[in-house]
Amino acid sequence: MFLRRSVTLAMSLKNYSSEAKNLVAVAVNNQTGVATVTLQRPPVNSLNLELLNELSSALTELEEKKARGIILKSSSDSVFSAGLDIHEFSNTEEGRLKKFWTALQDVWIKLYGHSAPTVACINGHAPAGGCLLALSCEYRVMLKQKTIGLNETKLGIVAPLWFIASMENVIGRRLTELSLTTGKMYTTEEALKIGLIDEIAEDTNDAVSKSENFLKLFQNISPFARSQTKKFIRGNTVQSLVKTREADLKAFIDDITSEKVQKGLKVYMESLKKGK
Ligand SMILES: CCCCC/C=C\C/C=C\C/C=C/C(=O)SCCNC(=O)CCNC(=O)[C@H](O)C(C)(C)COP(=O)(O)OP(=O)(O)OC[C@H]1O[C@@H](n2cnc3c(N)ncnc32)[C@H](O)[C@@H]1OP(=O)(O)O
Repeated sequence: MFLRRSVTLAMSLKNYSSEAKNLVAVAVNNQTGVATVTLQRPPVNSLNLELLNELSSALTELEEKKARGIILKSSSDSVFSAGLDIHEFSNTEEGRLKKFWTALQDVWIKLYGHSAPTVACINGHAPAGGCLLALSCEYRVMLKQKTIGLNETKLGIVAPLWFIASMENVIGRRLTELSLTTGKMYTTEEALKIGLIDEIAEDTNDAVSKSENFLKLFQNISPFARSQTKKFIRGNTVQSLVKTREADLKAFIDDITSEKVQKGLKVYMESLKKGK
């Protein structure tokens, strides 16, 4: 039985970050074992090192505690996540850049390969890294009138192979190529048409309820059989990054610290501010 009452377990009270902030909240329903993981870094949930570290720790803990399902959502009804925090890119101090990219790799490996069934409750816009988080889940419910996509080329940057694989595994190679090369952001309605999302929701409550309904499909399925099947299907994709992490990190550092990319990012950030 899925009860609406959510019980906040000890782990949800934990402050995962070294900052005195909770950027990720975890609430586990003790009737169902389903965890709701809420990103809460206003205004746009951009993914900085601290948020990624918290998310990574939360995913590890939910793996260890054998969560029966994970719903990933935003605390805002406007933006699911604006993707990677562009300020992390302009801080070209190599130590932090390395930690930042390594934390992103960790989050993706843990989320993409999580034993629990995962749903992205996309209750807001989801560009770039926000779209990556959504694509890493097994099912996507999205609010109407929002946008989603891997728009990296619009910033003058190249989406890494594992970003591309995450999309390709959902919508296929042809559409992934078109989407990434043009940096296309899809509306919710367009995203449904191409299978980038699975369902449209009216509002966040509706999205959470649809996410819970998806997880109910697994009530009578053996968790072992389910997670092993997921592992067989996703294992190669995960392993392709696990085996190349160092090279991927080097490619990121080389690319992002290049003068050309830095200039482009500056222009992009200014255009975001002017867009107001
Ligand atoms: C060759 C080998 C390959 C090697 C690999 C190399 C490189 C790849 C590296 C990385 C891949 C990159 C992934 C990313 O995720 S990059 C981030 C891309 N994100 C975006 O483009 C989103 C930009 N934001 C928006 O479109 C909008 O903000 C929004 C999300 C639609 C929300 O709109 P809204 O109107 O609600 O808010 P504002 O636009 O007013 O924004 C409020 C506030 O937030 C700031 N902000 C927005 N997005 C970001 C961000 N991603 N990072 C940091 N800050 C962000 C915005 O500037 C405003 O700030 P202000 O101070 O003006 O209030």
